[in-house]
Amino acid sequence: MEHFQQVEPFDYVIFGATGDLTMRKLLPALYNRLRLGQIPDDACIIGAARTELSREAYVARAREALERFLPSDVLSPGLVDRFLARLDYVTLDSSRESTQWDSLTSLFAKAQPDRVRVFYFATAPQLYGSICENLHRYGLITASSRVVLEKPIGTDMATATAINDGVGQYFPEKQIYRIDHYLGKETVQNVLALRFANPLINAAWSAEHIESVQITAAETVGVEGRAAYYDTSGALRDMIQNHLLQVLCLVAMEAPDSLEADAVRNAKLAVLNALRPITEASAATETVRAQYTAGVIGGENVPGYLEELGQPSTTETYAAVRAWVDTPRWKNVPFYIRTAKRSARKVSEIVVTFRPAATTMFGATPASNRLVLRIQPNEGVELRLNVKNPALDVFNLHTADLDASIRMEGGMPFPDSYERLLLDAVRGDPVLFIRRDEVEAAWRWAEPVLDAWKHNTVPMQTYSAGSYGPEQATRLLAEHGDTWHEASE
Ligand SMILES: NC(=O)C1=CN([C@@H]2O[C@H](COP(=O)(O)OP(=O)(O)OC[C@H]3O[C@@H](n4cnc5c(N)ncnc54)[C@H](OP(=O)(O)O)[C@@H]3O)[C@@H](O)[C@H]2O)C=CC1
Ligand SMILES: O=C1O[C@H](COP(=O)(O)O)[C@@H](O)[C@H](O)[C@H]1O
Repeated sequence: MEHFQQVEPFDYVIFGATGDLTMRKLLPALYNRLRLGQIPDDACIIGAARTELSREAYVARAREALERFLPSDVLSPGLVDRFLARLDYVTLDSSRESTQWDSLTSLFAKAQPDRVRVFYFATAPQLYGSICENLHRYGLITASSRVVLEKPIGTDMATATAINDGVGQYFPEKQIYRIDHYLGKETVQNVLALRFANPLINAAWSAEHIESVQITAAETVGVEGRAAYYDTSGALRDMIQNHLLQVLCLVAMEAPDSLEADAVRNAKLAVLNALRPITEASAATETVRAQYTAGVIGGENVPGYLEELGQPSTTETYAAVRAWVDTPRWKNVPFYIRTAKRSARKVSEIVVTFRPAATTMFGATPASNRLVLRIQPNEGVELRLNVKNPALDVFNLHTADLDASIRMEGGMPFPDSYERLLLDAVRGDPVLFIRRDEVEAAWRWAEPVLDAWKHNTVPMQTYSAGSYGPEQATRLLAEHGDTWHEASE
């Protein structure tokens, strides 16, 4: 229950306080943690952005955001007022030297010097270096300060290195918290519990028993209001280089010695370093990229990506990769990773297909056992087993699924992943944040794929919005006799 206890008093400075991420995710997450009693009454949350706003005007925006983005049953007027009383705002161009920094400094002046300070960068990553430089210039970095970096950490290795160097000049690695909201998902963390707390599963977790692994994150939404960002990113940078590789790491890693941050991060890094490099030549056979065209989702006509964007683009909204982890545990086991915008269904899941029993006892080969870890929605674990078909006098098999839902007590919705992560930064627990060498190892693997795509070595396919993706992605698996697992309605 330790993690549901109140955290120590803190000052949380959010750069980018008027932006979409702050309004839609960060403030609602902090409110929820105050509601659960985890945020002490003397904690301060300070928003910073260039827009000139009084404290009152910012508080009014924050109130609107809570009302818009949180379900009404968690909003109580008393709690909302208590939360808003914790808020302050400074008008600040954080990339420049100016007297505006004095306003921020004066808010800290009353605080004890060893009080936890979290600087959350919810701005464009190009600003991270200059914000750090200014934090240093104005003497705001203390021994108990932490900096939280939003994605994307670069668009390739060179830009990632520049961002990491810029921040690293002022904050030691142990004070840097690179957020990956997939690691904040309970069902992603559950991969560790399932693997290492269940000898039954752990014993079968290797190439000896596992035939293939699929990792999917598909969404029905398009690029929403983020087209300007997305079009410079694309599916591989937006989802695979970070979130889905992190999930792959949890599936493929060796058991860490403990759940200490560096033990877990070393184990993940070993997986990233063992990923077989994809070359310009192998990209053609190991990867698929595509853009959605107009289609129908949930009975509604939706435009294609290019129409939505209003200009030509070579950015992929779908990416599928066949990855290989070159360790003895995963010898010759393909890891299929895919992500899509405007897919038929919103689903994030891990599908582990086991090798079929090598028995001739039942005539036909029994079906493969299949373990589905449902990250979202309908969070849970499903295991396909062979059982005797009870409708027949002969010993024929059919399959039955063990299906365990993972639910919160009292049927409460799962906490948003930002809730846990925002307070882990206060607690000083970096286990669910990404270390610099992980980011770099992920770029080392992803960059050649992006290069091959840039050089058109892999043709851009199309898929209709509302479909499961392009035909070429089906073929990627068919070569190994596999098919994508499509979650049922
Ligand atoms: N939105 C989302 O769902 C997600 C966003 N992210 C990342 O989070 C970051 C923010 O995204 P998002 O909120 O969507 O972006 P927005 O464009 O909505 O917000 C950007 C924020 O930065 C502020 N800002 C810009 N320049 C400065 C400056 N020089 N000094 C101080 N503040 C500044 C803007 O306010 P003002 O103009 O008033 O200065 C605004 O508050 C990006 O890195 C994005 O990639 C990551 C995951 C999800
Ligand atoms: O980081 C991102 O994640 C979301 C998907 O997150 P999920 O928790 O809903 O699976 C994605 O829409 C966005 O493009 C990406 O930047």
